[in-house]
Amino acid sequence: MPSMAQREFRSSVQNSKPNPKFPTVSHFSMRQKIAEHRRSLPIATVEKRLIEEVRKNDILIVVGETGSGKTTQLPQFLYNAGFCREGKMVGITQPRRIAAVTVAKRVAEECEVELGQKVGYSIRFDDTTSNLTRLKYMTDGLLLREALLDPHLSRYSVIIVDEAHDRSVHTDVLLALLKKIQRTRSKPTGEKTEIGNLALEVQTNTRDENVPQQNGVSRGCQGRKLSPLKLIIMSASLDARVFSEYFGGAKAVHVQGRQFPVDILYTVHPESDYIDAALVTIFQIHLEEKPGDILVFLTGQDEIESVERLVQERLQHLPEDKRKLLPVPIFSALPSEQQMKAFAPAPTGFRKVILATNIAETSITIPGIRYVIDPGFVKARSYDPRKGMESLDVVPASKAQTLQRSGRAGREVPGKCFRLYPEREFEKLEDSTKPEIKRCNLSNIILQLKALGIDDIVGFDFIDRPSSGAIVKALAELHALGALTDDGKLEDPAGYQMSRLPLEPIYSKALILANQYNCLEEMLITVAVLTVESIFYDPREKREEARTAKNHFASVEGDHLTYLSVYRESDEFLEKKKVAGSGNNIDKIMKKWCKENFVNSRSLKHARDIYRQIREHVEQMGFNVSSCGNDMLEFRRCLAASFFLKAALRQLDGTYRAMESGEVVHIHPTSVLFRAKPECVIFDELMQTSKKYIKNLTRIDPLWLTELAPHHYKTAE
Ligand SMILES: Nc1ncnc2c1ncn2[C@@H]1O[C@H](COP(=O)(O)OP(=O)(O)OP(=O)(O)O)[C@@H](O)[C@H]1O
Repeated sequence: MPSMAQREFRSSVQNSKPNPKFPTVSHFSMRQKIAEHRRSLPIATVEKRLIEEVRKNDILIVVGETGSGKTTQLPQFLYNAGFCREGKMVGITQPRRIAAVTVAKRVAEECEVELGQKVGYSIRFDDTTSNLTRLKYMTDGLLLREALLDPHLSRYSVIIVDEAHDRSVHTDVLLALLKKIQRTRSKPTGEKTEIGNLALEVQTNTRDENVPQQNGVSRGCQGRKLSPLKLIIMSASLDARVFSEYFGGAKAVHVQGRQFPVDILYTVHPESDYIDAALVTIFQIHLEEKPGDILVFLTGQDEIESVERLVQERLQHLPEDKRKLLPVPIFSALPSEQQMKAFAPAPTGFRKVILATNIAETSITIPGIRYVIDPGFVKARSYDPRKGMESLDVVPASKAQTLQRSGRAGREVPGKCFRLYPEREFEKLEDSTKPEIKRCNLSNIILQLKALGIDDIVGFDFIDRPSSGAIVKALAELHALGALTDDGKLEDPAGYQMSRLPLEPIYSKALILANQYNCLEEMLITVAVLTVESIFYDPREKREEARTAKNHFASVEGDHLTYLSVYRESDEFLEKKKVAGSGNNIDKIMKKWCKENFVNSRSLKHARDIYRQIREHVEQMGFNVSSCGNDMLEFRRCLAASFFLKAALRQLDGTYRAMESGEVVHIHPTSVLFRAKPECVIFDELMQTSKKYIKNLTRIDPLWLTELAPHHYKTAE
């Protein structure tokens, strides 16, 4: 069996003391069990004090150890203290969808209510809240969208921004917006106030229960009394000082302690191959440690899928009775119901090994996890606005991230975290992750700020200001896409429509144009496939077979049309099977079809999900989903009209020049146009890996650019 040498680990000091009060509860009823559990959480001892602090301070920063009970308990304390009277809500934001969903489920269980009653969640394309909901868990991006419809977030009495240390771009923008809203809501009534350029009058009328609702959100707040808004910023590993300063010296409180200890172990020597080290550690735990599931942090889908295969392979080398180890992947490109499999108990006698990206890093509790394996890496996005180029690099995780990771253990029983590097390396890690706002394309977020009425983006009170280069680039892009007027205001109607669609502006633009070109059906499929990770499955050991299978779908016009034919063929196949009465077995049959055709079944399933969801959105906007049939010329012209900012021309030496940035780029080997090398293409992605690559291409006629985007490509006089 390859590379199964044992790793030598060294334990660091235990990072906290066990809580001896936690009783053995097997004989208790579920209800008593939960009540007892809640009482045993460290935060339970400071409930009164926390509520007093919230009453005294409009902004409170709460720092507490992972597992101390912040996310699940504080909202319940606030409810019990009367913060949800008169129909008000406590909103809790999370940077990740999965946390919003699973924590809401848990809190509903603790409150003994059905999800969607007192406790609910709302995430993009999935809203379980109702008029009864008082504790609402949601993503930070969703609350930003809610502010478009209700600029004062008037239904909330308290908003808790959880996991603020994560510094997602949405968290940062939300904090700035909440600061502004809070100021507005604390003004004396009757005074004219402004959020961005949306002037609103604060009135003294009593709450109007009949305010029209849209997607469960009240529209505007005229005619309603505005009560002050309380803000709570929360995290385990937050740099409280930064947030306190940003909020003018806001008070910070610390919640001490956690329920169970987590023993941190480091390797004695550095590892040259962290994947191999992770595999060895998985088997070391499986064969030597007490029962309990394992959570491994990897950097992306490819890595997860290859470890999944390697675990399966290596299991075959073990005696029959030692093979009860079940790998379960979890990453953001998985459809939600597949992500939820990680939370289901392992079959009897089996040990689960969850292979996760950093989506499992914060906030969540995965029942059964006793061991965490942390190789110490993460895939981080960076963006060069000058070149319009993104790169995804595997970099060391920050200390804050590694603390979060180890905090996924020790939540139900004492745990162990195996860090796959020596302790001295930990000291060298950055304290926290660089805020995403400083390393991403800002066009989406700026479009949203504009839609919120905030026109002065440069003067906006960001906690960490993005570079002016990145702001200028995003404004120029939005202007070129027709979302902004010459003086930087939201264009009517394109800008408003684009801000309503939960997609990157360029995809929204493509859907709006496709509506005019009568190829909305084709564009919906294309955008859905572009949104997921690669639709093709390309295992290293079967490269030739995979290539032959791909050729079957390949279009000489490029990747977008190739994706269309994969999607459509799979659809036809599905329909045929349904007609033939294979309804119950459909998942299995589809998986087989995908395997034979080297299509990634997970990605395809996810694309279908996204297709359905975006289709609902465009239909709500009044678009008619029509198809251009076989007229692929019209579809390609529509692609050119939408992606004109991402066009590249072939040069004499066979390389390409990206027309917007002037960068020399190469067609990615996974593109169906890799060998054909057409004269001119539009692309979806410009990525720096070993070279500067363009991915997802369609062949276009260069003359279309001046014809279809004359404002951008002026013809020489
Ligand atoms: N879905 C769940 N199933 C079982 N136990 C859970 C679940 N969610 C939470 N718990 C229990 O409640 C405890 C507190 O969880 P909570 O998420 O409130 O902590 P936290 O302080 O917010 O942690 P973090 O900083 O990691 O988000 C967990 O340690 C665990 O024991």
